[in-house]
Parts: sequence; structure tokens; C-alpha cells
Amino acid sequence: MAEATEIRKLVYLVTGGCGFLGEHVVRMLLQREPRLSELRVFDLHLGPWLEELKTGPVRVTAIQGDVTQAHEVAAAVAGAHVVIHTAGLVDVFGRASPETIYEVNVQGTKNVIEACVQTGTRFLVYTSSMEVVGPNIKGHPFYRGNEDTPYEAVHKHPYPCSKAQAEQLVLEANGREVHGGLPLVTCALRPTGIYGEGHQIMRDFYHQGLRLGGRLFRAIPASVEHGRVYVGNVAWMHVLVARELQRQTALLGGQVYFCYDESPYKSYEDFNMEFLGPCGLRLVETRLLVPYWLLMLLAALNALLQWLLRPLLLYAPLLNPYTLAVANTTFTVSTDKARRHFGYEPLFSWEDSRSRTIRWVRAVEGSAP
Ligand SMILES: NC(=O)c1ccc[n+]([C@@H]2O[C@H](COP(=O)([O-])OP(=O)(O)OC[C@H]3O[C@@H](n4cnc5c(N)ncnc54)[C@H](O)[C@@H]3O)[C@@H](O)[C@H]2O)c1
Ligand SMILES: C[C@@H](CO)CCC[C@@H](C)[C@H]1CC[C@H]2[C@@H]3[C@H](O)C=C4C[C@@H](O)CC[C@]4(C)[C@H]3CC[C@]12C
Repeated sequence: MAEATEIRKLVYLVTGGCGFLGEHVVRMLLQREPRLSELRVFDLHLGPWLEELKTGPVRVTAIQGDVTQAHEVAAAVAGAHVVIHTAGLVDVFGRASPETIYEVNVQGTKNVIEACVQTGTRFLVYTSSMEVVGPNIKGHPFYRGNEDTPYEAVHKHPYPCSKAQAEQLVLEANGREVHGGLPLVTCALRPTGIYGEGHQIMRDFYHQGLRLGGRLFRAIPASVEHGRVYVGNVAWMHVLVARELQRQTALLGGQVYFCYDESPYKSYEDFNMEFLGPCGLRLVETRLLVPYWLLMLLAALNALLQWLLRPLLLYAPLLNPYTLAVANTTFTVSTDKARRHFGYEPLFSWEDSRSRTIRWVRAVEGSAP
């Protein structure tokens, strides 16, 4: 017991700690970071599940706050050794305005960096996204690419643009002097499409399938492959990189790492069927019935309707020109940089990731959409 309290001396802050990924990072830190003494969970909306975490050996501090408010961020960061910044506005459906997306993703990240500098926090891990690379607006495939693969990263949509700007700010901040005179050490993790327990889009597809009598309709050719990664492995990568950032500052500082695991390369829809199939849904082949030009027309119509209805209501369907372009462009990652730099191996095999996700979808069954 005395030994355990002796080594527990680190304070971590997880921004966005009540989100889909954030919750997994919080739980993983409590399970796998033995040096943790306090875990601060900062989010705009705090989850009730945080209460049950407060009985363990680590002090869990829930902080309701907004990353766009510099003073709230500085107060939360003060005294923390490590910040894991996962908070972000993930919106490719037109729910939020571009201004709000920039405010949260770019200004929010600036606030986190400045808070580290002012308060003397030295280690910052940023949750970036594969979208800072692509798919680009030209629809170029990125096939089994790694962190050094040349790719024309051109974006127009506010979400990838904001993530790319925020990532750049984080990487440029590496080496900045923080309060106390030591250098800030930063890095960015770029998950591909994350799946697993708590994944809202998977839940939406599941409910849509139930409404359609247990069917989903294939819209994207099966040959278009998407990189996907299990949320538990993404969380584990965050925990590991945060630990190793403190040990190997020169090697890890200023670096980017794709998040990867053993999840198979498949089309977005076929991949989802790995979980939705065992839960009773089937994917109906419609390629001959719905040509791509018709999907583009429907996506454009959705965008028009969204714009027309905006004064009255929020119309934000899954299909729009941007999501169609992303879904229809191959983007897969093949790399071992995280293994080489900080010894990452996936904690969950594909079989584990799959069965955990299926169990979660089954539990979602019957719950309100
Ligand atoms: N879901 C994916 O497939 C995916 C893939 C790559 C990268 N990412 C990145 O991972 C991070 C987490 O994504 P997620 O899928 O868990 O999304 P999420 O929406 O479930 O979680 C984001 C969390 O950030 C919080 N948040 C939003 N605005 C905030 C603000 N102004 N102040 C404080 N907290 C705020 C939200 O309340 C939420 O709890 C994001 O930065 C996202 O860009 C997600
Ligand atoms: C055409 C539809 C018929 O079924 C399918 C539409 C699917 C899209 C809604 C999703 C296809 C690819 C997804 C994105 C991808 O997985 C990576 C992402 C990066 C991350 O940072 C945020 C989420 C997302 C943009 C993700 C969003 C949903 C898709 C566009």
C-alpha cells in the first residue's frame, strides 16, 4: 500500500473526457497508468458514470468546462503533469457552423497550449485525425499509407481544416519554454475511423437498419477500403504515448502517429456489418439499382434541404456531398511507427474488438435511437 502511494504522483488532465474516445482514455488511464495520483476529467458535459470512478485509489476530479474559455482551461491545467487533449467538435454533417467548429477545435487547442505554457505543464498529447491527411477533395486514394507517404492534403470542409490547423499548432508548440524554464513536449495521434462501445454513428446505422426491417442498403462499392481502429486500442495508444513522451522527449516530441490495430481493411459498410450482421441486420446489394450519380444527386439535395430548412429546423442526415466523398475514397493505413517509437502493440485483438463491439450493439438493441 505504502509502495503504491509512493509511486502515485502524477496528475493527468483529459479534455473531452466524457466523449466516445475520452471515456475510454479515462478508464484506460485508471487501469493502466500506475503512477497516476489524480485524473482530471474536463468536458462541456459531464457523464454520470464518472461518479463510480471516484471510489478507487486515484482521485478523479470532474471539471465542467469549455475549451474555448481560456481561463477555464488554464484553471484545469494548472498543476497537471500531462494533458491529453481529445475535446473536439466532430461534425461532418453540418450540425454546427464552421465558426463554432473552428472556435472549439482551433481556438480550444490554442487555449490548451497557452495554458500548458503559462502553468508549466510539460507534456501534451493531441488527438488529431486521419482527416488532417485525407481523403482530399480530389478523391485520391491513400492505400496502406504511413506517416511519411506523400499525399496532397487539400481540404475545404471545416472539420478536417480545423483538425489540420490544430495539429500544426500542437506540433509547432513542441520545444516552447513553459513556466519554470523547461521545454514543452508535444505529439499528435491520428486515429482513422474509430469504432467500438459508444460509437454514435454505429448506433445510428443500427437503428436505421431496424427501421428498414432489418436491412441496410449498400451504397458504396465494396472495393473502397476504409481504415478503422478499435476505441480501446486508440485509448491504449494515448496512455502509452503520454507515458513514453515523458521518457523519450527527443524521439517522440513533435511527432505524429497514425492509430492502427489488427482491424481488417474493408469498405465502411462491410466493416459495420461485422457487428451489425451478428445483431440481425443484413446488407442488401443495391449497386445496380443506385448508381453513383444518383447518390451524388441525393447528397446534393440533402445539402440544399439543409440550407433551406436551416431557419426552421436542423436537417443533418448522414449523407451529404462530403460524407459521400469520404465514404467513397479508399483511405487505409499501414505503419509500425508507434511500435518502433514507443513500443505500442494493440491491447485488443481483432476478435476481442469485434466481440466487445457486438456485445455493445446488442445492449443498444431496444434502446431509443
Ligand atoms: N470518432 C472518430 O472516428 C474520430 C476519428 C479520428 C479522430 N477523432 C478525434 O477524437 C476526438 C474525440 O472524438 P469523439 O469521437 O470521442 O467525439 P465526441 O463528440 O464523442 O467527444 C468529444 C468530447 O469533447 C467534448 N467537447 C466538445 N466541445 C467542447 C468544448 N467546447 N469544451 C469542452 N469539451 C468539449 C464533448 O462534450 C465530447 O464529450 C476528437 O478530437 C476527434 O476529432 C475522432
Ligand atoms: C453513403 C452512406 C451510405 O451508407 C455512408 C456514409 C458513411 C459516412 C457517414 C462515414 C464514412 C466514413 C466516415 C468518417 C471516417 O470514418 C473518418 C472520420 C474521421 C474522424 O475524425 C471523424 C469522423 C469521420 C469523419 C467519419 C464520419 C462518418 C463517415 C463520413
